[in-house]
Amino acid sequence: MTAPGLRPIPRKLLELTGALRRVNRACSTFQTVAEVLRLPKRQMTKLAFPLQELQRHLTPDARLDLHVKIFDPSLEDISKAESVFTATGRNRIEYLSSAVRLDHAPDLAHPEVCFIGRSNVGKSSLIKALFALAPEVEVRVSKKPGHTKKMNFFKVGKYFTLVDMPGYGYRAPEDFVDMVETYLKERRNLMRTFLLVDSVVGIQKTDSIAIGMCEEFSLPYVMVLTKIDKSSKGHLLKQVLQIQKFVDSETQGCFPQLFPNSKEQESRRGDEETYSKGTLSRKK
Ligand SMILES: Nc1nc2c(ncn2[C@@H]2O[C@H](COP(=O)(O)OP(=O)(O)OP(=O)(O)O)[C@@H](O)[C@H]2O)c(=O)[nH]1
Ligand SMILES: [Mg+2]
Repeated sequence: MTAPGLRPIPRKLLELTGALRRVNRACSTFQTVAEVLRLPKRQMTKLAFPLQELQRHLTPDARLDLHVKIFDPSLEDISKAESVFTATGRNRIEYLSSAVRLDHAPDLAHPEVCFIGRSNVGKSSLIKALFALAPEVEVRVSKKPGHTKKMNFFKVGKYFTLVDMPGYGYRAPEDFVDMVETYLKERRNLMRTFLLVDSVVGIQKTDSIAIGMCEEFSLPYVMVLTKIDKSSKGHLLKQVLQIQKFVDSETQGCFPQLFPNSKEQESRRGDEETYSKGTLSRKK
């Protein structure tokens, strides 16, 4: 596989990074692509392509057996994606509304994407990171599981709507099933579901129920591995292989590539979190 850091950086990209540098990020601690590109190559690769480092630990045979597909966007693609999430006068990124029932959800023609996962897995944190260049948008995160109680809708320019969901499992809202299962089953403009799995504990029973739901409703979905800063390399590798194997053999609608994610580079401080065995109840 080509090491992305070795590719010459196209002129357009350099112009874009110059423009990005001027973006006002007063409230943000996140790094822009422009800043990441200025880092030493090894650090840059680690941040932009976190699984690439792990790939070296896979023997060629194991790679063939498990069909491990590393997510490997070009730097130009990453920059384009960043511009989608950069708020400007022409690209408005804003909170729209919250709903506890599907019939209270905004009636929009735009394609929609939603983020689901166990309570505390890092859904709101990931969305907050995506909106780092839209400082007007407030996304609330908390170390207490069950913080997000409603479906929160955000407009991302003219492109799509993004929905932050309450978590399933421990301290899930009482009306979770009516709210989220109905949404997943009936939301017509739902184009992609991002299912977040905690890299520390891997796929749990409640995740399996959610995966079953995505399969049953024939949703195209993507698995995101969160909190990778909290796992050792060895542990992360084990989780990646296990999940990749599961996706290959047990799922139809899941995209083959796994998206590793960490909300922060500086976090090694390790929030005190407990992982619950709460179950996701399902409507019969
Ligand atoms: N170390 C680390 N902590 C994270 C990461 N992502 C989220 N967290 C922490 O995990 C906790 C829960 O994060 P949230 O984003 O609120 O989780 P959620 O999935 O939205 O939770 P609910 O709204 O309760 O369903 C917070 O303390 C975050 O700071 C990560 O990548 N690394
Ligand atoms: Mg949340």
